[in-house]
Amino acid sequence: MSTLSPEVQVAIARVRDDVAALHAELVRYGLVVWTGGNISGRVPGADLFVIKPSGVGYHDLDPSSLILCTLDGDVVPDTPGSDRSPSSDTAAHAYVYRNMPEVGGVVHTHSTYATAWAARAEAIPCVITAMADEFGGEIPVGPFAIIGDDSIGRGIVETLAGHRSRAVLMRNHGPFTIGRDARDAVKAAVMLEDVARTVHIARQGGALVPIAPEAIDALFERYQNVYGQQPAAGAQ
Ligand SMILES: O=C(CO)[C@@H](O)[C@H](O)COP(=O)(O)O
Repeated sequence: MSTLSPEVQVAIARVRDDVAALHAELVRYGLVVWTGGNISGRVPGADLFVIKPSGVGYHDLDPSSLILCTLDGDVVPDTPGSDRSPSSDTAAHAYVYRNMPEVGGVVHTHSTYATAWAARAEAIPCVITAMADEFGGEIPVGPFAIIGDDSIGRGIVETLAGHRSRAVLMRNHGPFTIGRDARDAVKAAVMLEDVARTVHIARQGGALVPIAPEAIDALFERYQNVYGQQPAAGAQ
């Protein structure tokens, strides 16, 4: 740890704080039960990321209990939390970071409605403007993969690389989301569960009405580049 520059050590501390606080958001939005699910955040300027320890209750997580890992998924020894095993999805998160350099955060949950679509291996069709805004189209399904090696990570990357969606429904397992940072990935997980529930309920009432592709493009462009408080021109 002492070999890391002061700048990287500051960055690590900031990611630890963010990722610890964001785990509470998964509980707040009802996306996880018991110790299911996990969040990681890439450390800017270093080949490192921070992830949840495996099987630890959300109320027992704090910045120092998270685990610092290399992009190979190896725990950095003699760092806070390194006495515990990292999340069982560490290999998947690491694979995403190695193969999608633009990704700064990864989230996994078993949120109910999104996982139900994953159990049917059915993509969520883009039939509400909230999906067009947030995901730019349908939510795709990724392959069935057993936890423990690069299989899940490879399935996430093969499905999402070049895709506008920041969410993938891993078949028979549940959702993984990505983002420019951990908070963006958590937002994708929250919005995914919301649209998964809405579209599920809508389909129970009758046939779904798709949105025209050109309308999806326009909605996605607006939401990503106009909606909310955009940075002032020239701001960093
Ligand atoms: O999906 C699974 C197990 O099937 C895991 O992702 C658990 O949901 C969380 O595992 P840890 O992060 O606590 O190891």
